[in-house]
Amino acid sequence: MTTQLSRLRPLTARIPGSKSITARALLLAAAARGTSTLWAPLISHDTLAFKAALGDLGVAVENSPSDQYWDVTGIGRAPVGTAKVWCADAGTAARFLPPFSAAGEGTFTFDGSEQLRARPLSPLLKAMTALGAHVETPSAGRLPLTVRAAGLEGGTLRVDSSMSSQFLSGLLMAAPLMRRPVRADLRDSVSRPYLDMTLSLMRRFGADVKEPDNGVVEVHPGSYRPTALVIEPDASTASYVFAAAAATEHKVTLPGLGVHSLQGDLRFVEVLSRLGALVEVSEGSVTVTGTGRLRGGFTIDMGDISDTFMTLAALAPLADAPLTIRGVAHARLKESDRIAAVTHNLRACGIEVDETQDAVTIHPGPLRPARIACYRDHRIAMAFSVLGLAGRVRLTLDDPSCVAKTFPGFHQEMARLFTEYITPEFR
Ligand SMILES: O=C(O)C1=C[C@@H](OP(=O)(O)O)[C@@H](O)[C@H](O)C1
Ligand SMILES: C=C(OP(=O)(O)O)C(=O)O
Repeated sequence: MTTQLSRLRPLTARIPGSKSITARALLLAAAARGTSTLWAPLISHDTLAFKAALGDLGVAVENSPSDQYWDVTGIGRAPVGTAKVWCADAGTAARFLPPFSAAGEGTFTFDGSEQLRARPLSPLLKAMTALGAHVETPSAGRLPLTVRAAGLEGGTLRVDSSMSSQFLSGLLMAAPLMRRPVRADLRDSVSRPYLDMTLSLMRRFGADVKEPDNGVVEVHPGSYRPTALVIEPDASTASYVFAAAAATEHKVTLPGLGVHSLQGDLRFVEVLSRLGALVEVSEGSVTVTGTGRLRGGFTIDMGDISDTFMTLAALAPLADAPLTIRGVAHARLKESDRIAAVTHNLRACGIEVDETQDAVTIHPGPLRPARIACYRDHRIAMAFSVLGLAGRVRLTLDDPSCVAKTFPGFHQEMARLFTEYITPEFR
């Protein structure tokens, strides 16, 4: 009966703007000379931290009364002066802003939360040093760090991108501000779609980017130009409502995302299709319809879209056969060790899980109520909220509000869309 009713009334999701596009657009607009308007930016802890960090670096970002858009008054170059920059929990701020600052002049100190301090930075700092930066890191390749900036030389980038693509993204966005052209090989990077997003947005802001070979790029010195940009809904965030639709036989439509999306994580809907959901991706919207059955029995490499691996892991206990997710070793280096967090919490729910360094195999089975350890990781909280809903099991989050890193209104939106959703406050 639920099925027929939901098919008659498709649900329209309201998903906030892409975190990754918002962060990049803020930086590129900051480097441009003049005012850029960013429509529908993400308003969440990470992007507010990024905006405040730019303020520390001397870039003014004005919000419209209801945050419909942000106006960024770019400085037309890399930062100059002295600043203490607080990156909070935002990996994007910690990886994008030091190379941008190093291309300027002055002394810039970066720090962040304990969680962010634990995350790797050394490949980025090594690459910056090779480009001529002077970087001091009392804690050996992690935050806090101080950049004594006198411009960056350019040349061939050599960056170990096996832990994160964010190092290369930060260096690439700083590249037009360097003295010589920059050449980089992107082929060995994890999370490759994020590099393509970086290059697309750099071009949107006027950078001269060439791809002489597939996967090899050259960025030429030049200036960014101010741009008006409409930011798409966040595809990683959308994975939770799409997954919930797939597992509960609802039909959910998200306007504003479509075939031309800059976000690799939209490919998560292909994973849902493999599980048996009906998926339609058009120019201007994405629709996912659950069919009442989740087909498991396959192995999937989610290395390119690892922010969504926990969403699939949360559906896997409900599938009709075991599922293996592999290629996600770098997910151990995010807000939490996400492979360990998934294993721990699924086992707490009574599910059998086999874990290796870069993979999990999840064996479907009956669920039992559990208290979920979020490890202050928004995606663990959101993924297990989907499991609670779809598996009709009482799962309590130890930290429901950690979702605010990327989606402060997550629980409210889930409750608005899915009447059977129990918000954690009432569990
Ligand atoms: O560049 C970006 O905006 C991001 C890149 C990815 O990180 P890694 O490259 O570290 O996998 C992703 O997990 C993160 O949420 C956002
Ligand atoms: C890994 C993530 O964030 P960050 O930008 O801090 O790396 C994430 O949002 O899942």
